[in-house]
Amino acid sequence: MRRNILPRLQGVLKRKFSRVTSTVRIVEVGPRDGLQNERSIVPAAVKVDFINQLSRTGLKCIEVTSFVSPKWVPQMGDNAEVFQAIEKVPGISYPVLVPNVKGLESAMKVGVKEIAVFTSASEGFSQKNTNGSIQQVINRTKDVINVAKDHSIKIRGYISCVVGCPYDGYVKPSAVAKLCETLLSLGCYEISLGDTIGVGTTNLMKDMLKAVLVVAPSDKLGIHCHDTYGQALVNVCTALESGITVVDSAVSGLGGCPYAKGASGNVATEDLVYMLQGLGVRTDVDLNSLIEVGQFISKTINKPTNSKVNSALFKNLNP
Ligand SMILES: CC(C)(COP(=O)([O-])OP(=O)([O-])OC[C@H]1O[C@@H](n2cnc3c(N)ncnc32)[C@H](O)[C@@H]1OP(=O)([O-])[O-])[C@@H](O)C(=O)NCCC(=O)NCCSC(=O)C[C@@](C)(O)CC(=O)[O-]
Repeated sequence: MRRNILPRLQGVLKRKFSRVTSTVRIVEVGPRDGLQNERSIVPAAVKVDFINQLSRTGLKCIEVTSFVSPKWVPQMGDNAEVFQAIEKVPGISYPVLVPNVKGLESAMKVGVKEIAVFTSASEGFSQKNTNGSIQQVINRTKDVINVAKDHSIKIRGYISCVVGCPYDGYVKPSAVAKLCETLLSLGCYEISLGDTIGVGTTNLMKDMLKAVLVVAPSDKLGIHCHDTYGQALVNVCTALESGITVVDSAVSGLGGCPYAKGASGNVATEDLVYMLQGLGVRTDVDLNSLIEVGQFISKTINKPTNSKVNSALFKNLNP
């Protein structure tokens, strides 16, 4: 007679991850990080439909676009149109990525209430992604933060390349910690630690987090893992075990940075939610609705989903 092993397995997982939080806040980055690297321009109406569908899944934070230079990232050139057209559901935040005061001013014109500023722990990526050294980008970011604070706009911070850089290689944990301290002191309410090229392993993550947690409490941190080497979920677990309770992800595993060649998408939101459910962690996100949105965007941009959970569940539901 076959015994149902799931309850026992969940018990083992709970004991193993006993230090893991009981709730996780997911920051969905599919519409921004997920689409920014798409070669063919996705029509604004599709982006709006995509974001509105995501708003109905239970997600509480959806990064919707970026107000960067359209010369650098043409895909996000419709930022104002998209932001204005989406339904703003009460209780959901809709942050946008902003590189400079010019971007912030454009974002404010359309009523943006939350922004994300972005920096890199490695010089090579800083130059390629934002055309400036780490220090120049910090100076630029300071100006953005000062204006944002004057207008009561919430500010999240990103640090890219927290374990490895496509141009400089290994990144020292001390460099990440130093930048994290700076961004928090400038006024970011939370720092998202980005494994931009998905090279992180458990030990690299642990070393980096150990250094960062000396300068920042875990409730000021989020984790942002790309899945290039298939390590994203493991790295998320490592972060959860360190006390982090905020995880960035993209439905369908969309994404990549135009200035990090070869890097694959983010950890898929469907896979993340499924894993968290297995750990008994609350997300308030409805997995079935996510599967539908993942199918919608994959079909629309004509790419197979990168979410294993989406592939498996969709096949089960539609044999
Ligand atoms: C930072 C800059 C602007 C410097 O770019 P620059 O070329 O040094 O800037 P500039 O001030 O010399 O301006 C050049 C032109 O761009 C215009 N411009 C300048 N700024 C803006 C703006 N905000 N909105 C609209 N237009 C703008 C500006 O007006 C000018 O136009 P022109 O006079 O030639 O006609 C540029 O390098 C840039 O936009 N970079 C963004 C690149 C990007 O978006 N990368 C992907 C996002 S980061 C990421 O994905 C990583 C993350 C966050 O997900 C975490 C992780 O995974 O690690």
